[in-house]
Amino acid sequence: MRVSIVGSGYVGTTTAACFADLGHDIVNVDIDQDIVDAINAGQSPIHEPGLDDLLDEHGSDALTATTDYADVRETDVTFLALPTPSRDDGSIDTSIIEAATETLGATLADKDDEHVVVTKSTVIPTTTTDTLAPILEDASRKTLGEDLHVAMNPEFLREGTAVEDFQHPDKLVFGTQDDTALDTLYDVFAPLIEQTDAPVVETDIAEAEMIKYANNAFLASKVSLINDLGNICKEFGVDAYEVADAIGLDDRIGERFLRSGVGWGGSCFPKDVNAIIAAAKNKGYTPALLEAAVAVNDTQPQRLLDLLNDYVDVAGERVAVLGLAFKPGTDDVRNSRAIEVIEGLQNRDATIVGYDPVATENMRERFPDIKYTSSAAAALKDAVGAVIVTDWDEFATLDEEFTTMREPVVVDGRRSITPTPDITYEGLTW
Ligand SMILES: NC(=O)c1ccc[n+]([C@@H]2O[C@H](COP(=O)([O-])OP(=O)(O)OC[C@H]3O[C@@H](n4cnc5c(N)ncnc54)[C@H](O)[C@@H]3O)[C@@H](O)[C@H]2O)c1
Ligand SMILES: O=c1ccn([C@@H]2O[C@H](COP(=O)(O)OP(=O)(O)O[C@H]3O[C@H](CO)[C@@H](O)[C@H](O)[C@H]3O)[C@@H](O)[C@H]2O)c(=O)[nH]1
Repeated sequence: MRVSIVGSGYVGTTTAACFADLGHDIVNVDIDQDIVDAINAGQSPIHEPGLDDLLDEHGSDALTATTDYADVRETDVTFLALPTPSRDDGSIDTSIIEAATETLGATLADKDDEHVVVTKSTVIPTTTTDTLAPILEDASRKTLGEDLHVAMNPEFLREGTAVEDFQHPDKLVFGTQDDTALDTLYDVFAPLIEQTDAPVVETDIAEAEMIKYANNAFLASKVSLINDLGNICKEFGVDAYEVADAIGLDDRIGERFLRSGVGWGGSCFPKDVNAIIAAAKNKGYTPALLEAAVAVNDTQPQRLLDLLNDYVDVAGERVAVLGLAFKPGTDDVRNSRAIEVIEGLQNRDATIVGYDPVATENMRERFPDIKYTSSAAAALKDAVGAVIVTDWDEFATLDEEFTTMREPVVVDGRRSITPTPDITYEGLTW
């Protein structure tokens, strides 16, 4: 099929490369010329395992990128993979997706055939039908349900494992309001459904939009619950990881997303939990449990720094921050817990030395004035304390490096390292 994807960030590029790999002809539209050039050169604009190989194979062949929306007219269906960021009050800002939708609609005005537009961005229930569809109808001068069709297909990929998640989905959700859109989604995903037997959830558009928020709100709350319990464990000298391993054996709980520590970050959980809270409040309902999940998450970085403070006064002293990305496997620092940790250390006048295998340049944009090193060993040397914020595998192999610290105090926010007798070690929840 001929498929276009508007927006070529984490979701758009991964989806484009994976669709091309399924045998479709893909046009990726983005306003950023550097991203477009990278894709056409067969290179990934983001750090995402497996994506370079797919782009190397399909870039500028089955997959082309462009800044020109006109190429969309040559395709049958367009997926919108545009940002839906938070406003200050937590609600989503739909201005970017609305503007792109208007440009798309105006472009489709010059297309004779019918067209299907699918929202892949995370949007509050009814956004597709009540906000985006009218914009498309006006700008394209097409008629919804006749020569214009809308759908919602939420994305569940995780950064760091995005390609793997796309290729082995737990489920596909098709939110539609007419058969043309539903049939089109089946046509696009047919090769994947055949390969994986992934269950397809057919539903209305608003349900599809809500499923995405419910999924993320549930997972974020699960992590906050294990963090809340983990904080209690710490008070009693109990190992929260042993407790989690045991409760995870109960099928009703499940073993995944029970890693307690410094909390959840990233471009999705914080944004989406706050957005659905704001949307619920706007309707007159206050979701107490979700508010508590955010509150617990907000306290974890502070608890990490308080533990460090129990051993060393960091004012004027060198402190190593190991891990800057919001999770391993990605260079994304959006809402990384490392941001709160660095700000907390700055408030305590520490001299901060950050290290991350791939996210340094992105964090340097946020904190240009702290020091960065090209290895964990270099960050640890002469430090009076170290905090572990991201669970990169390479931190598990650190050993002798800790002995080069001036005071070998290590506070682990991710259960990343095995303590040795040479260091003073504190786990956040164990
Ligand atoms: N990142 C994830 O892991 C993930 C997973 C599932 C869902 N989502 C959702 O998917 C959506 C996109 O997220 P993302 O992380 O890929 O965003 P992103 O910021 O990485 O990428 C968005 C892209 O859109 C481009 N863009 C902005 N305005 C444009 C316009 N008018 N026309 C064309 N391109 C334009 C930007 O240049 C950028 O490359 C969001 O709603 C997000 O919540 C993200
Ligand atoms: O047991 C756990 C699991 C995760 N995390 C943290 O939670 C955050 C999010 O992790 P993860 O969910 O693996 O990464 P994301 O890429 O943010 O993926 C989430 O957000 C995406 C965007 O909506 C969804 O598509 C995914 O399904 C959803 O898992 C990270 O800071 C993790 O360190 C924990 O602290 N403990």
